[in-house]
Formats: sequence, C-alpha cells, structure tokens
Amino acid sequence: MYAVRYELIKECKQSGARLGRLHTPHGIIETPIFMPVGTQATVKSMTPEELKEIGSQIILSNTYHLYMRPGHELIKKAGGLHEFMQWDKPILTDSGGFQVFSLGPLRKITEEGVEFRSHLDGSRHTITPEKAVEIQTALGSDIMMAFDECAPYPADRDYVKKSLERTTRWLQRCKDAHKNTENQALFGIVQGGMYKDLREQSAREITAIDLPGYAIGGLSVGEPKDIMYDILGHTVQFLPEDKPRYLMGVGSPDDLLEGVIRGVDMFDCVLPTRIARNGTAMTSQGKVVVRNATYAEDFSPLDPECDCYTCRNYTKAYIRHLIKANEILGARLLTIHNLRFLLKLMENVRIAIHEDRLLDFKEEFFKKYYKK
Ligand SMILES: CCCSCc1cc(N)cc2c(=O)[nH]c(N)nc12
Ligand SMILES: [Zn+2]
Repeated sequence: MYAVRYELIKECKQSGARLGRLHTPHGIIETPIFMPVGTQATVKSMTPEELKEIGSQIILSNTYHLYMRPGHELIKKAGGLHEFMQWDKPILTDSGGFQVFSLGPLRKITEEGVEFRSHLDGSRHTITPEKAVEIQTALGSDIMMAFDECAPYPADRDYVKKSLERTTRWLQRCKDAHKNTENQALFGIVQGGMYKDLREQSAREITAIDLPGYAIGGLSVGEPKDIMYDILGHTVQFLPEDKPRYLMGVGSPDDLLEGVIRGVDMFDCVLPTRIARNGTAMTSQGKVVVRNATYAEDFSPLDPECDCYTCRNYTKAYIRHLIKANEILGARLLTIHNLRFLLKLMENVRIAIHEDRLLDFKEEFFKKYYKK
C-alpha cells in the first residue's frame, strides 16, 4: 500500500486530458493541478492562510536549498517541514538533482552522485540518491522526487543516453533506500532529452520500477515549445494510465493547457511568483506589465474578471506605484494575483474536462490571453 494513490475520475472525450484525485497523507488533491513553488520552505511572501484562500492544494519545496540552509536535521527537530512552515496540506519536494545541476561548472557527476560547492559559502558537498532520500525523509514531504540528472539543452545523444541510464540506476538506489513507503511516496523521473527513442527507453526503464507516480523531467530547459510538446506527447504514451503524471518546471498558461491536453496531471513553476516580483501580471486579458507608465493613472482593477484579494481592493496605478517604489507589498499583491490566476485556470480546466469541452475552452482562453 503506497502513501499516495491516484484515482482516475474521467477521461476527456475531446483530448488526452484526465480528471483525477490524488490521495495523500495530508489530504486529497483534485487534478490536473498547478503547484506553487516554495523553494526555501515558503512560497515567497505568502502565508499558509493566503495560499489556502487562493486555492492552493499542495506546495513544493526543495531538498538542495533546505539541506544547505537551515539543514534537514534542524527541520526534522522542528517536527518536519509541515510543522516548521505551518502548512498542513500536501508537500512535494524536489530531489535536489536539478538545482545542483543548475550550479553549472561547480559540480562533478559520478556514478556515486554529484559533488558540488555550496552556493552560500563554497563548502564542498556530495549528494547521492541515498542522501536525497535521507533528506526528504527528514523533511517529511508527502511526495519525494527521485535523484536524477536533468540533461542540459542541447545535449548530444550519447551523453543523454548515458545520463538517463544512470538516472535509472539512481532511481533503484532511491527505492532501495526509501523505507517509510506508507507515509511518503517516491516518484520516478523520466529523462531522455529531446530524443524520442531515448525518451521511450527512459520511460520503460523508470516505469519498470513500481512506484505511486512518475514525472517527466528534462523539459522546460530552454527548448522551443513545439519540441517540448512533441517530446511530451511521445513520452506520455509510455506512462501508466493509473498513476499520476507530473511535468516538472512547467507553468505558463499555454504550456499548462498543452500539457493537460496531452495527459499531464501535475505541474509546478516559479514563473508566476518570479514575474510578480518584477512587476508583471498574468490576467484574463493577457500579460500586463503593470510597472509600465501606461498604468500610472489607471485606477481600474488589475483584472476585472479575477476574484483575488488584490483585484478586489487595489488599482493598477497603486500596484504600479508600489512596484516602482520597490515596496514589498507590490510583490505580495502581484504574487497573490498570479498564483490565483493559475489556480483558477486549473479549476476551469477541471470543469472543462468534466464537461468534455477542454479543446473549446483552450480556444476561448487563447483568443483572450494570447489574442490568437
Ligand atoms: C521545486 C522545483 C521542482 S521542478 C525542478 C525541475 C524543473 C525541470 N524543468 C526539470 C527537472 C528535472 O528534470 N528533474 C528535477 N528533479 N527537477 C526538475
Ligand atoms: Zn487577481
């Protein structure tokens, strides 16, 4: 019996989309779902209450960052990540692989794991599959991700093949090290770069290891969107229907819709929170760069169709002022709105799947948001 169980509710008649429920130790998640990212045990500037108010069902955090600071042993002493950050709903933690690889030349990959220097003080560390499981066990996340290598883009075929085969061996080591399978789920991660045959090989190897869920990694790494969609569509066909599918690092509105249509259930991305901090909003009328002078005397709401706290109380002019003045409230108000926008989008996607009209919904959304 796994800690996480996927219940397939309905398959969309218009596309490969699915409606599902993910049963976890900290509650049930309606899928397809967008998961806000809280890298350092906080979704930047948001309280747990505010996250719940906008409809967040699950949040993400990061093994690498929490291992570096404040340390997984400290969080374990605090009673685990849920207690430490006062979030009582599900948490998914990434394994640290991606973050360590993002450190660039400061790291060395071996069969054992990855040696790297801390981005904080330059100290030397090694993360292995066993260490990644140990850290996530201490954090107590509901879903932990396997330690994998996300091949860079572009990368040559031989490198990608060797990398995916090592990721498979690392997954088996993660599974062997994972003891509390009743309380924490381990998800495997499919790699294979932009090579369809290597994607099939990775998907077959990873899903041959029986786990409660599988992720598609190695995408949203700078490749053109049409390549991402093509590789995604190809890869999903080798994933089991009765398990959740998580597309890592994806979260612009078009990518979420294209991913759902291809059968993806879970998404995460730093985009909504990151662009909020530099003054850009995702709205029902498309992207609004609210820091632009255009909005200096615009006393209308950020998004007239949005029900969030920001749109119910403030004008574009006020938010622009806060952003220009580098006031913390500016970032907070846009973060509240951008997260609500994506969470509401996924609520509407779930309704559209239920009513077998997802492709129609996508067409209407694209016309308004992308004017196409
Ligand atoms: C908190 C961040 C979660 S998603 C990070 C991420 C993002 C993207 N784009 C790819 C990968 C990947 O291939 N492997 C892993 N572990 N993580 C990835
Ligand atoms: Zn809003």
